[in-house]
Amino acid sequence: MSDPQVAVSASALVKEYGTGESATRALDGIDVQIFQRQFTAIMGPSGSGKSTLLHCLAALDGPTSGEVRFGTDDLARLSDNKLTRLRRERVGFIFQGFNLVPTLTARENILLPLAMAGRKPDTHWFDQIIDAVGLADRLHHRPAQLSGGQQQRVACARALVARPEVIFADEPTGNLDSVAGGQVLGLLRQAVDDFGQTVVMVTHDAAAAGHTDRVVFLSDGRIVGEMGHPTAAGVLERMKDLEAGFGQTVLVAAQGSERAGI
Ligand SMILES: Nc1ncnc2c1ncn2[C@@H]1O[C@H](COP(=O)(O)OP(=O)(O)OP(=O)(O)O)[C@@H](O)[C@H]1O
Repeated sequence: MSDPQVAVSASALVKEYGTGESATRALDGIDVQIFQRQFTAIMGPSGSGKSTLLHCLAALDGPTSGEVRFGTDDLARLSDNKLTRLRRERVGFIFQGFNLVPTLTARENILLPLAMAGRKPDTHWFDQIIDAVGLADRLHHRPAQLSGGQQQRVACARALVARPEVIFADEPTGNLDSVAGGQVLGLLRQAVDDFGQTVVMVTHDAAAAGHTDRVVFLSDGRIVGEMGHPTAAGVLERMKDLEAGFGQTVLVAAQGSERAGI
């Protein structure tokens, strides 16, 4: 099988908020590659920089220094207009709080990215998505008439409709019970396996990370390890170490394994 292609990557990525004494270095030299057609999780203790990394990779926020490449495009070299187009056409985003427009129906919310880009929906693709999210009988409801799980499935459909190169999800199951959360994770898994999408998800939940292909661990704004074919139990174990402040130990161990060719 050919090597996986890189969908988006960061090198020497630094993000600081504020200046002087009050400056916070949220990302402290991140090198990471996100591969096409994979479901990648970003995990780490609270404040470790997960959301900041996701926002920088998704071109929602600019770095203080370092480089982000989206496909072959260096984000720093894109004009504001091109960046806006990239966000609109090549990125899908799913937020913890759903972020649907309350006055629009589910169908109108799902089609909004296409409407904003002045594009017509591909009816076959739209039907496939609606089938996958299981909302055919809810399309004319407004968000307030839908459960949290249904609202998040509308948000997933909205992220999928323009067939973006990468879908970024920030704690997509954070406001959902385990059944509704499981449905959303199943949907994201299906987006990768059946629709060939690339999904990157920030999560606190080891069980959620168990649905992914790869977990990247952050601590204090740095990458301190990663895990392929993660299991919930394996992720939980690693997270316990990170939350106990053993991030650097994990990093050294990971580098040791790399050197040993493991
Ligand atoms: N807009 C901002 N202004 C100032 N500091 C910020 C801002 N956004 C994030 N930070 C700081 O940057 C660091 C990383 O924040 P970030 O939200 O990326 O972490 P996180 O791992 O996603 O956290 P959580 O799991 O709690 O959501 C934290 O110390 C945070 O306080």
